[in-house]
Amino acid sequence: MESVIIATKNIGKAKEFEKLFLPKGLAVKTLLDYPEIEDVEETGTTFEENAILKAETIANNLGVRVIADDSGLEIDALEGRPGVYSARYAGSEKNDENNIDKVLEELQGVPERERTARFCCALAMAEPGKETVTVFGTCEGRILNERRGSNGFGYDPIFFVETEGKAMAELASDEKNKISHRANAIRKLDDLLKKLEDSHE
Ligand SMILES: O=c1[nH]c(=O)c2ncn([C@@H]3O[C@H](COP(=O)(O)OP(=O)(O)OP(=O)(O)O)[C@@H](O)[C@H]3O)c2[nH]1
Ligand SMILES: [Mg+2]
Repeated sequence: MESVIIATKNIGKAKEFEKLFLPKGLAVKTLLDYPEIEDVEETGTTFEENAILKAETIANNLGVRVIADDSGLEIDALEGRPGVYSARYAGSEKNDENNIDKVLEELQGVPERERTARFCCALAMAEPGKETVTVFGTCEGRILNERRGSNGFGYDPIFFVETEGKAMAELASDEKNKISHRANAIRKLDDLLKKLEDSHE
């Protein structure tokens, strides 16, 4: 099977990408398969900047085409935080449970209608000698008062998806993979690659 390299060390993302790319006949490799590769410092101020940084650094390092994902949670009542700092919101050790606790604490007393939020996902595809392409996907929801469900990763237990009537962590992986920010970004990447192919024909 043909394979694609995703420049991530996040096991939650890795599992989702595996399932999302399998129907396309693509096996997924991640940086978990290349433990010798060091973390890329995420110095960008936007999801796109960080996705490009990760994709280009790893593509140049490995000499092949690579896709990187920079994603996170934007909470309106917190002026968009945790945003690009989602993974390390409660500290550099990247602890999902502590990150959730910090968000719940900051939102204490904020009424339901003001707890709107969205997951964002920027994907960058880079290949040495070629122009990098980026796409962006979102998923709208609101932040619950307490955790619900045990699927997914990150902030999924406190992210309520109105259209599904469930917390993201209550959705089965194939349900999340239909509506998530990551799924939406991949659909856009498919469309973009198709357009680029057509324009070269
Ligand atoms: O509940 C969630 N469901 C999701 O679907 C999701 N996608 C992203 N996130 C959060 O945003 C951070 C990404 O930060 P991030 O893009 O820098 O990734 P990361 O540092 O974890 O791994 P890497 O890909 O950089 O190696 C993650 O750690 C999570 O906290 C999510 N939370
Ligand atoms: Mg990261």
